[in-house]
Amino acid sequence: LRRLRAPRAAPPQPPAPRASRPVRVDHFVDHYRLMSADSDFRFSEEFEELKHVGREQPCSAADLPVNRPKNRFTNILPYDHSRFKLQPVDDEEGSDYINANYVPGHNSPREFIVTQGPLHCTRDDFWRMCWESGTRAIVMLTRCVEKGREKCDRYWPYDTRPVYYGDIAVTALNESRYPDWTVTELLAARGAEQRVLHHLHFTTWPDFGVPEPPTALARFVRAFRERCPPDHRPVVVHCSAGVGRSGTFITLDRALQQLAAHAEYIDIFGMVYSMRRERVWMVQTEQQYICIHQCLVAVLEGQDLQPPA
Ligand SMILES: CNC(=O)[C@H](Cc1ccc(NS(=O)(=O)O)cc1)NC(=O)[C@H](Cc1ccc(O)cc1)NC(=O)OC(C)(C)C
Repeated sequence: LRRLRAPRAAPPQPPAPRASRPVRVDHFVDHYRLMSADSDFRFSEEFEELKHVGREQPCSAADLPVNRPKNRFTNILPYDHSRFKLQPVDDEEGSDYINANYVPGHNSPREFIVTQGPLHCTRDDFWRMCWESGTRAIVMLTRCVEKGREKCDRYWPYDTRPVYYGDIAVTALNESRYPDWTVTELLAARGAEQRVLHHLHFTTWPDFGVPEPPTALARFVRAFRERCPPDHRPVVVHCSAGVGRSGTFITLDRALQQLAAHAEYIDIFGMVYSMRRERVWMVQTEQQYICIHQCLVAVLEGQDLQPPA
């Protein structure tokens, strides 16, 4: 009789959110005003729709006992399907693991490698990832210490003396300091090969918050692209957990490139949706989601992004 019984129907699931919500560029400023009305009521509703995106995907490598100490936070683990895999070392279990995921950008589906702020015990792995990925740019969006808490290991040299991270020797060639960021040219050498990497460090973005003013972030994205025009190599982006500030930066980079390409539509919701399929909590807070829109409004209204004199 059991064989004859109709298979039990799956319980009704809430409808999956639409994956995109494109907005006409020539309506974007009005759209922002509508969404932000009544204390950002519609922004809150839209951001809530993103809450469960991607969360059903496994993180089995991150959960292995040998890899658990390599995760800065217990709730920020890389999805298996998009994680960056290091070249395994001999048969060492876990030697291919780093808390990092490929994330899509404007120019390719794997334009960015988004990672946590290295731990002291993972900074050699971090440099292996930079070398093996071929990146020529590292974007850092946190300070090493914030409010007395370590957010990221100091994984690059303090001065011009070379420092070894595993078998990779890193030398700081020169440093340029600006009010909201510092740019350092790093020379990385492994064996006989040498490479120059741009290290772009945004230094005034509070954790879980937004830059003040928001347009400082748009200026940083522009400074980044002036030094690192799109090429076929991935860009390494990190903050402390590698989700909130990193996701906000990438989303703004994608949107500004779309505006520069004279796109008819901008789909911030769709960008964040696609990133959250690859890495958890990308653009972590509602204020970060709104900040992206505020930056685009400033650009569309022709506000000069130059810092006040
Ligand atoms: C709200 N805070 C967090 O979720 C942070 C991870 C995190 C995320 C995003 C950011 N911002 S950033 O991506 O912009 O760097 C910093 C830190 N997690 C922790 O502190 C977690 C606790 C936690 C908080 C919230 C939650 O839902 C589940 C577990 N604590 C934690 O991992 O403790 C250790 C470091 C001692 C192992």
